[in-house]
Amino acid sequence: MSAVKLDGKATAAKIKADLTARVTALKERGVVPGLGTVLVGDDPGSQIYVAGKHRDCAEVGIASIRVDLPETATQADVEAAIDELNASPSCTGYIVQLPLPKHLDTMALLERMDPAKDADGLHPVNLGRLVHMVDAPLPCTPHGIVLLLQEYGVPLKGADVVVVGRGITVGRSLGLLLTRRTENATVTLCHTGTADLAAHVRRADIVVAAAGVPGLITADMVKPGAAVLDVGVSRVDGKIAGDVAADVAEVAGFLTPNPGGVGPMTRALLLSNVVEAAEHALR
Ligand SMILES: Nc1nc(=O)c2c([nH]1)NC[C@@H]1CN(c3ccc(C(=O)N[C@@H](CCC(=O)O)C(=O)O)cc3)C=[N+]21
Repeated sequence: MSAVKLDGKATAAKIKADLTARVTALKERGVVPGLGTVLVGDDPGSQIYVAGKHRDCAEVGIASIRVDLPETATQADVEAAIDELNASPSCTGYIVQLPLPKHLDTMALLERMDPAKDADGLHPVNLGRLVHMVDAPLPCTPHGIVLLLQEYGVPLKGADVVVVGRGITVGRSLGLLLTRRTENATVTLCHTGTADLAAHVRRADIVVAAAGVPGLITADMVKPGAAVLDVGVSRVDGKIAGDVAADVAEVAGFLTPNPGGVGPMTRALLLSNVVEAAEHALR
């Protein structure tokens, strides 16, 4: 058996087509959505992601503002960049590319952002709103994962979901999303302290691998027919190495390619947050 491909690239293209129409409608009302990015340092992976985000913006008609700072940037330098984007009328939403160099205080910088312009949904106020289940921009990767599963008719209600990895951008936030009444999944959040990872994964109807450990999830750990989503973006010899081993395709019922799965969905949902923030500002 071979798994059905959860085609993130194709699903993201549909989302972007819808966003293009909404951007046109906004422009007719005199609003041009604009995404800002703050990138500190020259990590090659981060450079690629940020460049991709600007390309996506151009594709759907969103203006973009790119702020690149050197690896040696001080806390005050990044604060100044954030203050400028907070004040800029042409920036309707922005992100601070993570991880930041170790000498910077990430939490203090995230807290300095205007929550209304937080396109990643990672500002503590917005994460707090997510915990409270009130309207907030949703973290892009978790939101993209939920939409991708819905697109392929993978049932969430009553499903046993195992999320591997407790990072704030993916694992921890995804657990919050999937346990909302509207999704109603049962979530087990596994991490490096989990005693028997294989035993948990084996019971799962849906497995989300977001640990950043290449090949962590192997075929023998996956229940036949399960949906498996690979969030891993490690690089080995310059090539993307996901968290899911290749042989999982033989047992899974649904599987994201990587690249072409979760990555393009993350980018599409970032654009969606920018458009939504611009629409919100009009109301
Ligand atoms: N504040 C912040 N927000 C983020 O959303 C964020 C971040 N920091 N730091 C890094 C991670 C990683 N990330 C990816 C986004 C798209 C692809 C993506 O589209 N990848 C392509 C392949 C691109 C390639 O070849 O490298 C794909 O999967 O098809 C991958 C990874 C967002 N992140």
